[in-house]
Formats: sequence, structure tokens, C-alpha cells
Amino acid sequence: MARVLIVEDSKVVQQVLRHLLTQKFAREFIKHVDFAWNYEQAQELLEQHTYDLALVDMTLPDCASGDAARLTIEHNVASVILTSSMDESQRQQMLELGVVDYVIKDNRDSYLYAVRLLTQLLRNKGLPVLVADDSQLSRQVLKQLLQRQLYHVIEAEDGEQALAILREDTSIKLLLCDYAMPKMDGFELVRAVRNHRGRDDLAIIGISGAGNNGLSAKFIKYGANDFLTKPFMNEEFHCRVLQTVEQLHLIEQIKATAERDYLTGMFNRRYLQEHGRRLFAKDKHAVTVALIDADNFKQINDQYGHQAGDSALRQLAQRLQQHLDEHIVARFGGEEFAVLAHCHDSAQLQQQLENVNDSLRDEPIELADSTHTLSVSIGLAAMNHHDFDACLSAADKALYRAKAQGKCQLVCE
Ligand SMILES: Nc1nc2c(ncn2[C@@H]2O[C@H](COP(=O)(O)OP(=O)(O)OP(=O)(O)O)[C@@H](O)[C@H]2O)c(=O)[nH]1
Repeated sequence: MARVLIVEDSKVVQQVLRHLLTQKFAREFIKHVDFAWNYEQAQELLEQHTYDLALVDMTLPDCASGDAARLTIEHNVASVILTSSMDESQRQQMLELGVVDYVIKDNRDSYLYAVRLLTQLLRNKGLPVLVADDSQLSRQVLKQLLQRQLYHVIEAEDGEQALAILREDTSIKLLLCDYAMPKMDGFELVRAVRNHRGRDDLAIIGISGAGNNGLSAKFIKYGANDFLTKPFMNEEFHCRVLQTVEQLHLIEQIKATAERDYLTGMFNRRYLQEHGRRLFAKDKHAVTVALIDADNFKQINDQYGHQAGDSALRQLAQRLQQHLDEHIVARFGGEEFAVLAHCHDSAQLQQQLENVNDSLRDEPIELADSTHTLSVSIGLAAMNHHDFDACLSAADKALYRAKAQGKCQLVCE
């Protein structure tokens, strides 16, 4: 978790920033925040601590304009400038100094923008980025700019090398590639990469020389997410990289939401079915599926109310995760859950499932001011059917028998 330094002499601005930094999106990435009122205090704090990022007011009472940012950069702290105004020469001066970005504080939204920018930079900290360019000088320039945004930069001298690195290292989430490269040019590289890495998995920014506008559009058509034309301003580079990575992050979030159950945070039915079908196609004999249904759950809703029922489902979900943590556990719907186990030994899974009822009996779930002893019925099926859906339906039949035979038990098909 990161430590951030904020250098700001206005009490009101400090208060607004303090408030924004307590919001969930910021707390997720920023653990410690130190505030300095002036240059002198900033200097003391920089000597005491190591900072990941600094947000620095351009104008402070005890130093010349921009000196505080100069100080944080000298201490190798990636720095974002806060300023109420900035003329063109100051802007150039700050960007040349090496600040990551600047934020003009002209309304409340600018502070939100600044704090969001800090969290974005921290979220991307250490994220591997590949730079493919045959010119060592260009690679150096891009590397410096990316390191300023806290990325971890990997270099490739040509398209072939870049392709080999990307095949090997799937943690790379951004590729910056020049058009003119020996062996394999930028277009060929993008096309080849897209055969195994989709737009939602790896973002690509193509870079092309000036005077050939057609190249930029072509980059996009071949599969790049965005492009930059040389020479570009550092500020434009920063915005495009940040925006491209942000889009990738949003897609990841949407995908994660689509496969999770809102109430329990577990995988949902859709994920289980998709994953189950994939596993079945790969190795059907090593997969076992179980359906787990809470017994007499209606009583909980009737007796304690729907909210307590929701809490009971969350507690049951936690209990299942605890006992079956090496398998995929999903909420199948309502008060029904499913387990997908990738194992050759179904006896072990059977034991783990039996343990769930023992645990619910020994440690009843907590509802309002009392406790309630919940139990589950379980139907287990092996994957010796013609497809995954047939396995699920066999587990469902076994579950039906468990209910019919008196509940709180496991039945194998
Ligand atoms: N609170 C809450 N209740 C839910 C949710 N989903 C399903 N239920 C309730 O679960 C209950 C299921 O009732 P039944 O199908 O009769 O099953 P049961 O009472 O568990 O009885 P058996 O399955 O026969 O043991 C219903 O009252 C549903 O309203 C949910 O998300 N939250």
C-alpha cells in the first residue's frame, strides 16, 4: 500500500483532499497520506519517509513557484502539480521538469480528478509495459515517460522479439510499438499479437512518424487500441496511455461483475456453466459437480425477515468457501449453490461436502440477536455423461433424492 505526500498551503483545499482520500476508491490504494503546509515541512517529511507519489501545490508561501515540485522530483517521487493557474511558459517548465501531470484547481471536480489520478497511477504501479522500437533513443524516451507513470518497462528491439516476449509473459497489459522496425514492422506485430491476445486483454498503442496520417488509422484497423504520431507532447502521451489502460481496467471490472453474484460475491451460475463446459471438454473424467441447497430456507425469511435471509445466504456462502476453497463454488440461484471440483478423487470432495453440515451444526449461523441451525442437502454427480449440462441435471436428481430422503444429507447419483 502506498504512501502519498500532499503539499498544499490552503486549509480549505487540504480539507477537501482529506475528505476525498477517505473515499473507498482512494483507500483501496493509499494507506498513508502526509500533509505539508509549505516547502520546509515537505523537505522534513521527504527526509523521514519514502513516498510513492506527491501532489504538490505550485505556489507556496516559502518558496518560488514550482520549487516544491522540483524538490519532490529530486527525491525521485512521481509528482502531480496542483495549481490555480498556469501560463504557457510555466506549463512547459513543469512538464520539462518531469511532473507526471498537472491539475488546475478551478472547481470541486478538479480535486476529485486529482485524487482519481493518484489512485490510477498507484493501481498501475509496477504493471509491465512492453516498448517495441528499434531505436534505442526512442525506447529510452518512452521508458522514461512510462516510468514516470510508475509502470515497469520491458524493451524489445524489433517486432519478432516483442512477439516472443508477449507469448512468454501474459502479465504484460500494454504494448507500445513503433511502425518502422526491422524483421517485423508494427502492423505485422499488431496483427500477429491479436491472434492470441484480444483487445480486452492487451492494449496496444501504435506509434508512427509524422507526415503519414494513413498509418495511424491503419494501426487501429490492424487491432491497436490507439495511436500516437511523432513528435508528440509528453502531456498527450500521458493522457493516451492513462486512458488506454483505464479502458482495459474498466473492461476487466465489467467482466468480473458479469461473472459474480451480487449478494454473496461468489461466482454466478453463468460463470460456473461456462467454466464447467470448458473443463468437461478438456478432461471430463477429472471433474465432479455437486449441487447444494439450503434446507427449509423459507422458514428463515418467514421468521426473521428477508434481510436476515440475505445475511444467512452470505454466511452460508462463506462457510462453503471455507470448506471447499480449492474448488470453484458458485451461487447457482436462490438458496442453491454449486461446486465444480477438478479432481480424480471424489471421495475427498464427498468428505469436504459432509463437513459443511457438521460445521453448520457445530457453529450455527447468526441472525439478528439469535442463532439458527441451518443444514444443506447435496447431490453429487460424476462427469460420465454426454455433456456438462447432463452432469448438472444428474446432480440435480441426486439433490432431489437427498431432499426426499429427509434433507441434511449427501446423495451420489
Ligand atoms: N432472503 C432471501 N431469500 C431468498 C433468496 N433467494 C431465494 N430465497 C428464498 O428461499 C426460499 C426457498 O424456498 P423453498 O423453495 O420453498 O425451499 P426451502 O424452504 O429451502 O425448502 P426445501 O428446499 O424443501 O428444504 C424462498 O422463500 C425464497 O424467497 C435471496 O436472495 N434472499
